[in-house]
Amino acid sequence: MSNSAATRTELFERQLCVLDKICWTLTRSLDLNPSLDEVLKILHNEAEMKNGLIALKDYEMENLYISAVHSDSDVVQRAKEAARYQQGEGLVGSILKSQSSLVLPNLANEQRFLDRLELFELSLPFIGVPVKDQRGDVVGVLAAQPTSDPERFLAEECRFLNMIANLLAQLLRLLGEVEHQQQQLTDERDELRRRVRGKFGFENLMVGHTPTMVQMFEQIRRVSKWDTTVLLRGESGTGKELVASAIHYNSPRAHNSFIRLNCAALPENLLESELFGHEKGAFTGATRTRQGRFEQADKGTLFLDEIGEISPMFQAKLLRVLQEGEFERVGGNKTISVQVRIVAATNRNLEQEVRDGSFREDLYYRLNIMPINLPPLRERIEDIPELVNFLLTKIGKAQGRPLDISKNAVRKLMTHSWPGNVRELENTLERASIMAEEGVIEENDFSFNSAELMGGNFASLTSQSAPQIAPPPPQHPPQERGTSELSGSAEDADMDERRQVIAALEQAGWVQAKAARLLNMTPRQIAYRIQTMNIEVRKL
Ligand SMILES: Nc1ncnc2c1ncn2[C@@H]1O[C@H](COP(=O)(O)OP(=O)(O)OP(=O)(O)O)[C@@H](O)[C@H]1O
Repeated sequence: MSNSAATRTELFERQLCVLDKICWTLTRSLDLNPSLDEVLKILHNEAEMKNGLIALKDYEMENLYISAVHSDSDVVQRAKEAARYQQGEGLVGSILKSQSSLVLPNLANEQRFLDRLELFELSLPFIGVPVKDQRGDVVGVLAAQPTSDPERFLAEECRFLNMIANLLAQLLRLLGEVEHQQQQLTDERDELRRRVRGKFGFENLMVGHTPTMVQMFEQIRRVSKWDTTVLLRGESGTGKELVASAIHYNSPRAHNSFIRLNCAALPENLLESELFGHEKGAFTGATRTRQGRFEQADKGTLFLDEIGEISPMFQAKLLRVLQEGEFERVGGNKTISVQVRIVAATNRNLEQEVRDGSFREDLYYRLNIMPINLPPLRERIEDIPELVNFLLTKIGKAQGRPLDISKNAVRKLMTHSWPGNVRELENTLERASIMAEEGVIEENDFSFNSAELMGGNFASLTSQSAPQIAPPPPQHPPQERGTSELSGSAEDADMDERRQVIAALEQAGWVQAKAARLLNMTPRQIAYRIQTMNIEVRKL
């Protein structure tokens, strides 16, 4: 470099090239950290700017954290993780405070220099510039040490770093906008989902136009808005779980969890750890701490199905959570607080159970704040055609083909008494659709269980077979084959009974206690039959 003018021109040329390269780098990617690393690397390799540093503002903490440094030293990389600069602290903090550039010919006598990063060299000049947003607020600091013929062109180098700082500010603004737009899109999506659920939720989920159903939909709509405890009452398969989910997804809690638990499906000790969770080592097999359903449902909705099945001791535990919103995990002593909306369901006559003393009165009042009755299907036979269409579309979707049904077939369905309600209708249609190879269900495609045809009452089965221990099958005289097919042998009767037990289990979702009730049996009786009839229990 022969004279200062030529050198200045050379410097500007080099700076232009570097700016071009940095522009290209910053427009290529919206990935912040690699882009910042790349900028410092270009400064080091092509602009003779050593020991580059970029600090960005932490809006929560109101200070600066180091986002990128260019150094081969491990010490610097480690220190970078921890280093933060408050306003006025060190050189970087001073730039944040003064909101202006800082140019120091050397660092040796600089009082503000803390050397916390062990990055900067005392013998070199230091240039630090603020990165400002469109309002002029400092959102970061860019600093580096020029190495070539430094003293002469510090002002030019500072102006150059300011240009780069402006490019960084552009990148940060763009990233902020992208993030903001993404957040807006997510909010809009959630809001649309809420509105769609609110407006079309029931129509998409449930059908029914009889006055009782219309009234029930109105109740759901109104109760959804509040945190009130709801008690759903209705026979098995009437849609209690569906209503519970409709309440949740139409409520302000819709974006939080909807958790369900069938209280009849578990023995008491498991029920307790399932609901309240347990600490590691609370019992054999508790190899790790586990959250219970109450914790999972925090700020959401907990659907307690078959609430009438819980023992008086467990009723007391549940009452405490419902009253105080607090509980302890099994094996733990830390009190956990939750905000859970409860929707409970039962098909029992809870009033009678309160009178009998098997259900706590105080718990009954806690649960029965807003009762909703789900009518059995036999009381709204007019809904069957609409339900059939709805359910066939659902089944057809699962089978990947369109399904249809003849008018006579629908008429036949309307003459049935549906003890298992909509679930039984759904199962019947699913079975029939398999028989209907062409996809059009005819009346002969239905196979009702014999118990259902006997007036739709499983209890009629048990009037012959209620004893605690099943009697040996009646001894029939040997029969001609043709006659036995017509009148039914002992074996046929056994098969019938087996089918009825399986059908009841199926309708009860394989919850034995529930199936026992459908059959008017005790849980012991059904357990005995399952065992002697070799019924493979499919699921809980
Ligand atoms: N009104 C309805 N419209 C459409 N489908 C329905 C309706 N009611 C119930 N269903 C369907 O019937 C089946 C049984 O419903 P659900 O499981 O909600 O009944 P439930 O009363 O909770 O039964 P349980 O007491 O045995 O647990 C589900 O597949 C559900 O989608």
